[in-house]
Amino acid sequence: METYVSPIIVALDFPSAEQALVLADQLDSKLCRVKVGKELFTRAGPSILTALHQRGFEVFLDLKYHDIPNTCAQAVLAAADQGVWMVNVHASGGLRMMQAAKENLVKHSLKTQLIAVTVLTSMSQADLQELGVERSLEQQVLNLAQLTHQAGLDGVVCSAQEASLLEEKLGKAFLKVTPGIRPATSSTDDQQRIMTPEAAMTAGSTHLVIGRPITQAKEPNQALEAIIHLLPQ
Ligand SMILES: O=c1ccn([C@@H]2O[C@H](COP(=O)(O)O)[C@@H](O)[C@H]2O)c(=O)[nH]1
Repeated sequence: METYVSPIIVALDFPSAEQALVLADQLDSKLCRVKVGKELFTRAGPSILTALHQRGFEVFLDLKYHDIPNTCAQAVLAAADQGVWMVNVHASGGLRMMQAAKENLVKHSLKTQLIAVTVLTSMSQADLQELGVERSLEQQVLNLAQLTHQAGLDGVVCSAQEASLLEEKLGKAFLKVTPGIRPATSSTDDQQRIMTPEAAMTAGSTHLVIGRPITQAKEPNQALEAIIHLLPQ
């Protein structure tokens, strides 16, 4: 598989395979990867992965598994068996769960990237407090990222606001996959911890997850290209 020219992963959050593929067909698979999340996968099933692979896209299956170790390890294996480029679990599922998931990939010689969600980008410090988490949001992200690193995973989902801290503590090679990316003119929607694409890359994000600013644009591929042009080389 040749190297991609862009770190952008377009989130295909649609209620049907047809709508997702209409959008995917407007995107250049050499310019981005795509993400299939809970809504699309639950409605369309695994055949959406095949359809996207046939169009030349690498796919991040964003189902954020959060369960006991055996269940997560088997779910991650099931995803990897379908040829996805990346899959994820929740870091708050714990060290043993993440280790079991990683070990299952290694045991089956699968190279699928495995990452873990730290704190959702839709959450603020106040949301964490509601859950009984008293430490700072940044510290919670760092703790979960360190646990993920210890478990041998490839990286984390975090906001770009934490990317520089994680680069400093865990290195450049540890992936920082960052949703909550908003070009300066876009609306925030339900995201709390946001950053522009160019600032996110400068801060140390390795991949930018972008949904609505591209998928709801009149010309999605033009929106994608415009964002790519803003990125530092
Ligand atoms: O912390 C997280 C984890 C995942 N997401 C997902 O990323 C996209 C973002 O879409 P936008 O339209 O650009 O807001 C979406 O699929 C989320 O499920 C996230 O936003 N934050």
